Amino acid sequence: MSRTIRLGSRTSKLAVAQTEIVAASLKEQFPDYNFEIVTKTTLGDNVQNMPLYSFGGKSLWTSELEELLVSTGPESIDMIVHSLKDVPTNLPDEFKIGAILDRADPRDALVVRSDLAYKSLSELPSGSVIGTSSVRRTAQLRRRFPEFQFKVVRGNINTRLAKLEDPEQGYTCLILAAAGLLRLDFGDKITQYLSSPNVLYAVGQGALGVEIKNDDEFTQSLLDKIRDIPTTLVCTAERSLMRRLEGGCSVPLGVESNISSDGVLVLEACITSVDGNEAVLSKLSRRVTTEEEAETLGKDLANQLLSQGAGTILEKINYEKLSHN
Ligand SMILES: NCc1[nH]cc(CCC(=O)O)c1CC(=O)O
Repeated sequence: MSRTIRLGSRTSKLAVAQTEIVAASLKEQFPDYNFEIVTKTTLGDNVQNMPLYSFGGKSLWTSELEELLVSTGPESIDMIVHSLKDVPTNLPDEFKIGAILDRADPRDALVVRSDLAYKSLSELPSGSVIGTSSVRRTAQLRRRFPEFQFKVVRGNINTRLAKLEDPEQGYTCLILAAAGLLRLDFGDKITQYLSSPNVLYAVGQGALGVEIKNDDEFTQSLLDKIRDIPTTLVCTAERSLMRRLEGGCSVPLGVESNISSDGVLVLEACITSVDGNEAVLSKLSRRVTTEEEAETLGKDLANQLLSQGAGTILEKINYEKLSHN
């Protein structure tokens, strides 16, 4: 009997679709193995009506699946497929990111309620209600469009789209990651792609990250065949930038990045205050060929942002969080 490799996934449609992408890439490289998808609900799926930061940030999407990764029972898995965006910048010691795969469109996208004719943010009337739960999105949009209102929207993509269409909820539009919409075949709902200087995207957005046990050389050897090197360099730089800035808290950091075929990585980043009144924007570009060089580029850009005053914005955010607890 041929060997079976088990891929762990959250239960949402997007998570499963993404895990299927990874399983298909592995099957193409290793046709003699079986690849099986195992789904599990995470804390993050269960606390959709709570403020996310009160659960210690992003690990709320990873812990239950990590338990299966270390389990030796029949339910054990070999790897976890994540949206890289949801993977904390520092993983517990026993785990690592074994591979980062090719990235879908990393930008945020506007989806307007289907009975309204508006196509872009600049066409929306004053007082329009923007549905998003992301501090990064809200802060950046408040800065450019102070005339809008912001309303939290929770749930997976399908749930959010249903809430948008329900007139009682009062949303004019949603801001969502283009990648998630495209992977679920909702690309035709996108009326505008957002970009710098209006809305920069989240670190890792649109990329898939595969988490494995640190010492699992066999699974690592499989993943080595499907990793995408340019995406790995870009996302390593983005994650290094965030690690240097966050100090344990999630920060309203937006990025926009690109790597040319000859390895020149351009990384742009902005830190915006929650009220949108202050922002620091910075950019760095350099040829990188190794993950270490990408890490250094990210760190250097973080230092550049701090020297331009980003620290003051971040301190205020951390102080506000402390005073809430
Ligand atoms: N925060 C939840 C989340 N995690 C990953 C995606 C979409 C896919 C991706 O960004 O890779 C989404 C939804 C969204 O932000 O619209």
